[in-house]
Amino acid sequence: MLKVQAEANVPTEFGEFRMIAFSEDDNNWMPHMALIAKGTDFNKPVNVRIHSECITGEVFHSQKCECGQQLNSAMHYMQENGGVIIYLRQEGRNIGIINKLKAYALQEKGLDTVQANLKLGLPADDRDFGVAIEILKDLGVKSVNLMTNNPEKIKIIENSDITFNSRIPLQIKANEASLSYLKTKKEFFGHLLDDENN
Ligand SMILES: Nc1nc2c(ncn2[C@@H]2O[C@H](COP(=O)(O)OP(=O)(O)OP(=O)(O)O)[C@@H](O)[C@H]2O)c(=O)[nH]1
Ligand SMILES: [Zn+2]
Repeated sequence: MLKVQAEANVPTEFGEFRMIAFSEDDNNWMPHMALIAKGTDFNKPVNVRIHSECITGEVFHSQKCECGQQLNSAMHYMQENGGVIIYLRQEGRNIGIINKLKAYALQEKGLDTVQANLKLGLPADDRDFGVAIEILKDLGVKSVNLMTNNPEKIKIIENSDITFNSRIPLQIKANEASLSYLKTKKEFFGHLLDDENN
């Protein structure tokens, strides 16, 4: 069972967040994180972003995906409007950074993001969003405005005892390097993305 291992207020360039580390034991170097914007009202539907780790996009500013810009937008939005970011340690849709780089190498040879995972004998998406539900419940979130384009995440909330109140779109304009990745997200995973941006 996930437990709060530690928490503290951290000022960021977007504003202050209460950062909470969740893991089963205190010996975990990569706990899931919850970031709560100051002043968030838990008695109303809470703005929530469930975000999966992407070291290439968030730390190294890769242009192959829009994860870094999505995280920045989410942090900005939560500071403006109140809300919570659940940061899940599910790098590469949970295949890990080594496999993700292997998948990128296959993408250099022309495979798309899904084909590359399958060629490596891995699922297209190996994430389990159950941990996010566990964390939201632990925080006392009863109803959410979910910031996502991924219909799978909406289903996970609808199938839990947390109320899905509304969706907040989080679309980042495509660039040359991210175009095919966004196309696959729309066509294979059914992401709710507008045409003019990809
Ligand atoms: N396996 C693999 N994972 C990738 C690739 N590109 C990005 N990722 C990972 O995809 C995860 C983000 O998932 P996305 O499918 O982009 O978006 P999402 O979280 O499902 O949906 P949104 O809520 O709309 O952002 C991160 O963990 C990234 O590391 C890739 O080419 N292959
Ligand atoms: Zn990414």
